[in-house]
Amino acid sequence: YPVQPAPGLYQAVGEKTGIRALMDDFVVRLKADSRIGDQFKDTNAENLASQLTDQVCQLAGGPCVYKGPDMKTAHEGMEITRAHFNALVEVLQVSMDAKGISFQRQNQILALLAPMHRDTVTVR
Ligand code: HEM
Repeated sequence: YPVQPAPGLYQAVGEKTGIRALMDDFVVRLKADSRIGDQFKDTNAENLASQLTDQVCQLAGGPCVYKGPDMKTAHEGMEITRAHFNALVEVLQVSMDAKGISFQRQNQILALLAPMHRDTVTVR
């Protein structure tokens, strides 16, 4: 990924422990979301939270290594639209608010994830 993390981002989001707490909250909210919850109904919450934690920890400049499939492979055949992607981002913002992450740091996290729309949005 070409995007460099903002200085201090990994520490500001509470390092791996804080990111894991964020992702546990996020996966619960994803499953409950009226727009995209169905797509996560059979998803193992522990596994998804763990994979997202490693991914965001790594992108944010932390000492983690994401070992899962690349984003294109992971979302192949899922019929994900831009609206689905936007809904997921909104759910993540709600989780980041709930965890007290500042607006500036939220935007820095989102900047790392935004380029993934290319590989996760499969319906255009
Ligand atoms: C920034 C955007 C996104 C990121 C960073 C992301 C990241 C991930 C990661 C890391 C996995 C786990 C891959 C694995 O271990 O096999 C995953 C799986 C998945 N993602 Fe995404 N994703 C994004 C967008 C979306 C969107 C927009 C949807 C649909 C609304 C979606 C639906 C799913 C589903 C259904 C799975 C499979 C979960 C399972 O194992 O059942 N993703 N995603």
